[in-house]
Amino acid sequence: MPVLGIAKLFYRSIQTSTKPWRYSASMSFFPTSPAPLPRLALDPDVENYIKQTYCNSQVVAAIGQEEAERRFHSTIDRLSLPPGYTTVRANTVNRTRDNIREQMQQLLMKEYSNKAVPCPPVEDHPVLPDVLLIPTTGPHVNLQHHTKEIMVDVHCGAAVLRGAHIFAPGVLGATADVQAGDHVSVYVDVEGKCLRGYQKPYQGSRVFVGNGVARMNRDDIFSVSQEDLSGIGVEMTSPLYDCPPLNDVMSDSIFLQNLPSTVAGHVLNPQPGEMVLDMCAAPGGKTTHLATLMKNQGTVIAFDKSQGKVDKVIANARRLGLTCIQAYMFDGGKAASESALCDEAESSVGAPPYPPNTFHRVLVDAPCSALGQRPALGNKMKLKTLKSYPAYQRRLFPAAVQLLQTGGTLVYSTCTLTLEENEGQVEHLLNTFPCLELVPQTPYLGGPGLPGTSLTQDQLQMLQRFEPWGGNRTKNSHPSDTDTIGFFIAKFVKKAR
Ligand SMILES: C[S@@+](CC[C@H](N)C(=O)[O-])C[C@H]1O[C@@H](n2cnc3c(N)ncnc32)[C@H](O)[C@@H]1O
Repeated sequence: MPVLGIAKLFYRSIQTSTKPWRYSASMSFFPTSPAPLPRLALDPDVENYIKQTYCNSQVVAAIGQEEAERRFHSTIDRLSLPPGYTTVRANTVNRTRDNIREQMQQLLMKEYSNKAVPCPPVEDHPVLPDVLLIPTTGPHVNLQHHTKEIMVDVHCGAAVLRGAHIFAPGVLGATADVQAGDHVSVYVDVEGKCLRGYQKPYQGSRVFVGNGVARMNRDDIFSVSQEDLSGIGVEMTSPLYDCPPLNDVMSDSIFLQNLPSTVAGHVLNPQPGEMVLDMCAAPGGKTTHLATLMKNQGTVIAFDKSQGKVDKVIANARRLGLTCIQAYMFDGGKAASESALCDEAESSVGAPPYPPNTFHRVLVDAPCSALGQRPALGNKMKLKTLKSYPAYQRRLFPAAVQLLQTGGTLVYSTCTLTLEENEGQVEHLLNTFPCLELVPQTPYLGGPGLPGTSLTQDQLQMLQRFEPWGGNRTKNSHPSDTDTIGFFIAKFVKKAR
């Protein structure tokens, strides 16, 4: 029997042993148990600010106060939970998605042969031609709690909820007697108060994220500085939510990427041979997607603001074999210069800055307050920081518009929820740059923009919002499209003036 056939058999057994999952007609499953993870604790002023987005007077006039508040609370409630699917972007330059899916399914079958939970199926996304989907299962609420404990921070905890093992530098604390080979329970220090090396069971605010087996002795973890540590500290064997550990797996063929981010690449729709600018690129998820869509032909220029971040883009381009990417440490806001010269051969520009009208397409995947990211177990952002993002984002726009050729495409995206960083920036772009025209997007898997600015209903319909509360659900939606991180996409074309 072909491997995929075996996977389907496993899958059928999942459907009939229904406990933690529910079967949906689109061959997918979601957790049904109440979430054992607490609601994300935000600074009250920040939470109130987000509430103003979901419950502003125009929204309330359209859907009523009660429904607006339901959507707001449902959004915040879902932020601590992982998305319903792990989405994997296939590097289709030299291989087909079918081929990559089959190899991945085989690897997962091997990985899950010793696990208590069944092997999940790897499915094709029905619309996105290069995306593979693996359903998240859980929460597995009946896990035993071991007496030996490991503490990790909120970032490591979020990675565990998305399928990662725990690397030794991520271990914050471990009970005194933890030895390699011990079964341990893993907790997240939600308030960031646990000091490195803590050895009693931690009594502060903490959240259980699953069980694992220690792969290092406690003393070996804490006797060296964090910078000198490497390797897996805890292998997660029974996580609260089960997502396959795919880091370092098939690394030349796949990129783990949230589904709305893959949509942003398709909306920009770069073509082989074009000149494309990715203004805010690290770690290179979208840069590498754009290069893949261009079949590695043409040029993708990628900026980020520190060399360490640029190195990540370069490393990701290298592992995926994408040679058409040039990455530079450069402030995107300063990338346009009337006096800059372009190389004669259009496809081989050098370092920035660049003259106006250099690029066929520009992506501004802006630095943002990232409030749509999930799972999020802690967030210490203050209102002042949240309010600083729109002005910072606007600094990038003049260069983005100048560098775009007439007839070229600009995509603006964020992974956050607020009106000011999303619809508000679209309003600003249209008011400030009369050459920009807002246009409809393909593919369209999200929902419309939120009322609350001067944008018209028609304009809101051209925006694409992915809402953690599932606001974009239609009768044709695949479940992977409606249980995502929060994300926003706007697409513009530069008209001749
Ligand atoms: C949302 S992240 C980009 C994610 C990336 N596009 C991806 O898909 O992997 C925003 C990035 O913008 C970078 N950034 C912030 N200010 C910048 C600037 N002035 N110029 C270029 N990049 C900047 C940040 O360092 C951060 O890496």
